[in-house]
Amino acid sequence: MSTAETQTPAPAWRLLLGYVRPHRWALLAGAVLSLVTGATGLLLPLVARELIDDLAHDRAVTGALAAMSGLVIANAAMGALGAYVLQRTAESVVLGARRALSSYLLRLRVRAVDRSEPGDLMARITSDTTLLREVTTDSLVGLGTGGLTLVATVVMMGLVDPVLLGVTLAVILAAGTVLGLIVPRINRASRRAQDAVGVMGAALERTLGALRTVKASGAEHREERALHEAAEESWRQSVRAAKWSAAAGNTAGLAMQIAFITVLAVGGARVATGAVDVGTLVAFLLYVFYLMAPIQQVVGAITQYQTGSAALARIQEALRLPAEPPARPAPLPPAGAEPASVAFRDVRFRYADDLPYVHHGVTFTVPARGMTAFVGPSGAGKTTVFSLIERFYDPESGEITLDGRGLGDWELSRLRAAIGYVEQDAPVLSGSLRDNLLLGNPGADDAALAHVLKTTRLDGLVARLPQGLDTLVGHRGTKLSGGERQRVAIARALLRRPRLLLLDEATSQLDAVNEAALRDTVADVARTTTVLVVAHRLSTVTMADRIVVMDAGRVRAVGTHRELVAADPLYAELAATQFLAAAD
Ligand SMILES: Nc1ncnc2c1ncn2[C@@H]1O[C@H](COP(=O)(O)OP(=O)(O)OP(=O)(O)O)[C@@H](O)[C@H]1O
Repeated sequence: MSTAETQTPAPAWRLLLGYVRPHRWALLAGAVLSLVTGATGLLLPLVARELIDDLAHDRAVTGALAAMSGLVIANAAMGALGAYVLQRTAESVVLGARRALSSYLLRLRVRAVDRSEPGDLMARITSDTTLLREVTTDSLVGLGTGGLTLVATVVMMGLVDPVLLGVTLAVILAAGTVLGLIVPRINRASRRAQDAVGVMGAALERTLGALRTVKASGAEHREERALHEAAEESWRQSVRAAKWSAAAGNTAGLAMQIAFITVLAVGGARVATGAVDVGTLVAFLLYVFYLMAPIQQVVGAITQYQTGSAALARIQEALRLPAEPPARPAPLPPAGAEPASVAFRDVRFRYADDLPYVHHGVTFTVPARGMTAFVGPSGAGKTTVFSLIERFYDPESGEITLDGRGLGDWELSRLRAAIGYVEQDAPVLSGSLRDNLLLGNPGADDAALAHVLKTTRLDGLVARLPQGLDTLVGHRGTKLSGGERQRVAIARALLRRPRLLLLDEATSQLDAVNEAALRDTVADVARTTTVLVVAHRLSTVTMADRIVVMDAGRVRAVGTHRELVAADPLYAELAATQFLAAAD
């Protein structure tokens, strides 16, 4: 994924506003509460002036004291409520972003996932979205309330003494210039820190995804180094961002102290000349003191936004990856639905513009019903045929039809609802055996489940397991054997009552009994469904109704086993040397 140095802040803002819009009223309520809290605070200096005045003129101070106490209590109560409402809203913004992003990532085109690191995409959902919390409260609200309080305080200061206000503003302006130099550095460092978190996610995913291989290869130290390097890079960049944020915060703090001292000096002189009285100077100094909070808030908002916009840019990058259109899940075919026919016409395809063609004009026709085996040397493009039928990818030219209709004319979810797909490595997801079987058809009834378990010979396994179908299979089904995983994957596909079954046969051997059973099952299914098999076993090809021989991205022959052994030298060689024949 490209780095986002090219991102401009404006669209990041727009994205943030999109997430914030549904919560605008809550956010406004929180902001108003914060503002009122600030406003009650602003009244305090005036009451203080009254108090000093009352004391100076020997008047009773109970009224002023009561007013002060009331203001302080109201201030604290509203402050707490405002903080709660804002935090809650910020969490809702994070929730909205996580929902939107996770829905989007599930719709990503396979092509986009091929080019991304899943661990990095995960970091965008988990880590980057978290940063939106601070952006919402500290940046959006901070800028709004801090800015308004700042303006209100400045107005009050102007009313109290315009000359001292001029002095204060000059100091603030100088500090603002310095801040302008610091802020972009925070953004750059934050972006790199978040990227490093993404790199770490990717490295973790890679290592944990193949932990057995890593251990068996004695590669723990090398993997550890990669993880540590990513963690350290994130640390380095976060520390750099922290350094610049601290510098920004301290610049603002320093400016306020300079303003305080300058106002004290100029104000003292003005008191000495009689231009203002002591009460006015005290009130003004209190306002300078009060100015500190909104200024810190505004500076905090700006620096925080730098981190947030780096995260937003990363979220935005993920949202720009090509995705499939949103679609409602389509109903599965009814029981007894007609099997589907499939045809490829002169299909040319490559996985990316900079990669060689995998299909150089593939043409074949598969009628409805029956079993068609695809055979050919490794890398011939057999599995790619299945990926194209599932529309994981679209061909560059040529046409693929299902039931005579171009795949592009099918609603994607309807197309996939018609197909059962068993991948070669038969993925099993963590969860229970039942979850795995029902993944493609959660509504399947117990009778259908029992039937499929029997035909895939999983019933014996289920009976042996202490918790039966509710046994947890472990991450990626590690608690199952390779053969069991294959049978689970086939059972899962069959439960969908597919009109077209795509079976990418595993290259590993099943034991003879299970292989014979599966062969019978597939033969049985092929009587009512169209079955396409990427075949690696002699037993599969000999029972196929037709065999499509592929070589280097082209179909070189079509026929039955008997015909092809006689007519096609490549097939004859494959049959003699490559097919797994032990169980035949
Ligand atoms: N996602 C992908 N991105 C880029 N190239 C790919 C991708 N998947 C497959 N390829 C390439 O496409 C070519 C055909 O792959 P395919 O999986 O269709 O072959 P196959 O005939 O099924 O091989 P095998 O019998 O070994 O499974 C291979 O050269 C492979 O490297």
